[in-house]
Amino acid sequence: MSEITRPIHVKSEIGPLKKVLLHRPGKELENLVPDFLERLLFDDIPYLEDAQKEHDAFAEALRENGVEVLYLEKLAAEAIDAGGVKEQFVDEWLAETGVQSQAMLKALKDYLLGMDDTYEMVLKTMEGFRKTEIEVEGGKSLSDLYETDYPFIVDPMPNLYFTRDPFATMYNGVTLNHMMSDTRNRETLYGKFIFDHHPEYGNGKVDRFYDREELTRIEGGDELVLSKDVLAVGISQRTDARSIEKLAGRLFKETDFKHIFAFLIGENRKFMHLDTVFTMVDYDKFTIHPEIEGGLKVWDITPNGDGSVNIKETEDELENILADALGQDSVQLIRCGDGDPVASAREQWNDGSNTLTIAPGVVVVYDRNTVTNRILEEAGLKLIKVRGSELVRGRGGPRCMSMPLQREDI
Ligand SMILES: NC(=O)NCCC[C@H](N)C(=O)O
Repeated sequence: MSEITRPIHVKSEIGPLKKVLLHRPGKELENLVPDFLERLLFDDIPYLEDAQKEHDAFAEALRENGVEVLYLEKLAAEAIDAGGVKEQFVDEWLAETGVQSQAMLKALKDYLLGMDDTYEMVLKTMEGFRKTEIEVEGGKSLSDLYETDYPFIVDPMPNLYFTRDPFATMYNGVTLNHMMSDTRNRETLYGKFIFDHHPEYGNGKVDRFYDREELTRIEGGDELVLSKDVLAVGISQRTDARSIEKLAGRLFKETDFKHIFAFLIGENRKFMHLDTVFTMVDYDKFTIHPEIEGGLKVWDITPNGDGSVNIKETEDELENILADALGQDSVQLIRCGDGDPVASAREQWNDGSNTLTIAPGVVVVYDRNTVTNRILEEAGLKLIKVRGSELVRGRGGPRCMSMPLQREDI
């Protein structure tokens, strides 16, 4: 087994997970209000105290299974301090808030730079600012004057606990993503500062295959490292086919990937990312939501050797495509909800197909998806069941809530 020598080392979806990045849900969840849930990509309002308990239990389950857990908010603060870039961070964060009034921008800047503890300052940038928190003479912009019901000066970032999406790890690097929505695009600033300035993860120690400045969108929930040879990427509500083509060219130059499969899953909130309908749980086993199977198109992108890529639509059954690409005799697709239309729709909505594999055949799932969990166990998988009653209200499961930093090779 090769030794892990780089801060990011991810060559599969299932290799024993050594280190993972989470974000503990914070006060940003207390800034969700019913009238603006859609803008912030939520369907309901979680109870923060219980969401934190559930999240702590998720982190503890990972630790009990030998995984080192790091937190995004802590790495971001460490990076800002190590780089001596607090003011730069605040300026860049302000530039993406949408605030127009110079007086308000100054008040926000003074407020944040007045916080001595960088970690607390980072948490505050995640939480957002209510209109009741800061009032300044001449601080209203045109939008404040007509959007009088809008309660925030700066929106919260409630989706941060889905660390899977703003960047994605593969080989010894990351794609620092350009997200579909304004609300989630702001999250990628933390990754930028970590990968620019953190003593362990910054200053060129981590390869960069995609950048937040790119003009086409891609999100980590669509990026699945099926093996050291094969990456799967969803063409989805969140990821544009053009991003996959750009990424493919770079990855073929800088890594040993041999195939990039582009899965067309369509633009639909309930199937927002490939990992909400398809995850890998063992060398030869996958979860899948049956609703995407009919008419699923998959393109196989391969390197040409001269820097260009070949793109070919696959014609075989998904099982055969995956078995061939992964060097398996066959693979098993385990259907969310056991294929029952009611159970599969309900359990997919509650992230029954969104599993986090921490070793081949060892999988973290939400306890609530009882039908899917039963068939996963019948297929011989060992399940680590965590509670997700509050966490699921943001529409994400164990894979969405985790970003692997290091996995052992398999
Ligand atoms: N990979 C994932 O599917 N992540 C879940 C993201 C949920 C979040 N509310 C969103 O809509 O982006």
